[in-house]
Amino acid sequence: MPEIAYLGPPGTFTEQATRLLTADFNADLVPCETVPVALAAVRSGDVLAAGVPVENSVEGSVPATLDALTADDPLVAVKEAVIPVQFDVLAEPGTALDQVETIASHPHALAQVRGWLTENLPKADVRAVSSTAAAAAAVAAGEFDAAISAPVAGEHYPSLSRLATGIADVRDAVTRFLLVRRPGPLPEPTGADRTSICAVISHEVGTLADMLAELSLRGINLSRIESRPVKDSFGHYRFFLDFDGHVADARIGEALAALQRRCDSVRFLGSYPKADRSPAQVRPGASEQAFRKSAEWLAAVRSGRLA
Ligand SMILES: O=C(O)C(=O)C[C@]1(C(=O)O)C=C[C@@H](O)C=C1
Repeated sequence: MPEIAYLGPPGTFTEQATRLLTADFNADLVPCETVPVALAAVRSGDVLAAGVPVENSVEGSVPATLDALTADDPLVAVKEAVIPVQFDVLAEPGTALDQVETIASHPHALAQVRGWLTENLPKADVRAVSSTAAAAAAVAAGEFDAAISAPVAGEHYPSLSRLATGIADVRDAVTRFLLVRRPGPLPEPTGADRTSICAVISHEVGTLADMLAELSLRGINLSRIESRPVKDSFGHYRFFLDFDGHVADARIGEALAALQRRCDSVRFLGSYPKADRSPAQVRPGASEQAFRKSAEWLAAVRSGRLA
């Protein structure tokens, strides 16, 4: 049975998402302590793939994932899932809210309950740990008084009780996850795909605008742009871009080829079906059919059949 890594221990949001991402095949889920560890297990071939969080509707991108995706050998996303994120407070039975002196969770989770913490536990010592389920495990081990965890974590730590539920500052928050594997055959285009890339551009006037122009010129709908420092050179960034379409689509292929010529480096991070299956937005004149017709026209001109 293929092994799939995820940010553990059991009871994380990432575990839930990874179950969804692997629902159409039998997989053995392997918990890892961090996203970089999960991705290292994919790179080394110890596991087939990993489920990783990439972006939250409230707190934005997950930097650990973006950095780990580009830190080493190439990896590509083949699937995405979006799940709702709600938070509970777990503690030893009998703990009252005003007895909580230390409370732990994943940094992204803490950022999503900041308002609740300020209002309800203004004096508590807030500790960041590797995941929401790791926080629950630490409370069960007596390390902290309370954990901010996914509602499912309660099932994994039955000795803990729920001190509060639904504490997220934004009610309908969601997190997007990717199933990532070593490069190989790509998922077939579906007409409702997303392509992710990471590009490094030179630090010169207009290079970012020029990069984006390659997309807009071809009628490509950009859905996300994020920058992360390259780390070894202050003031230089990697740009993570998501846009509608599949690398097999003519407009996407042409744009990627243009970016490859224009940027210092381009890393393809995958073309995969969008979780909501919403059809790719394509500007009129940038459809597959339009690209085919223009290619036929050009071939005819080049061969002397048409002027
Ligand atoms: O700690 C977890 O449960 C995770 O799966 C990580 C993570 C994240 O990285 O954003 C996933 C979803 C939530 O937004 C909070 C935490």
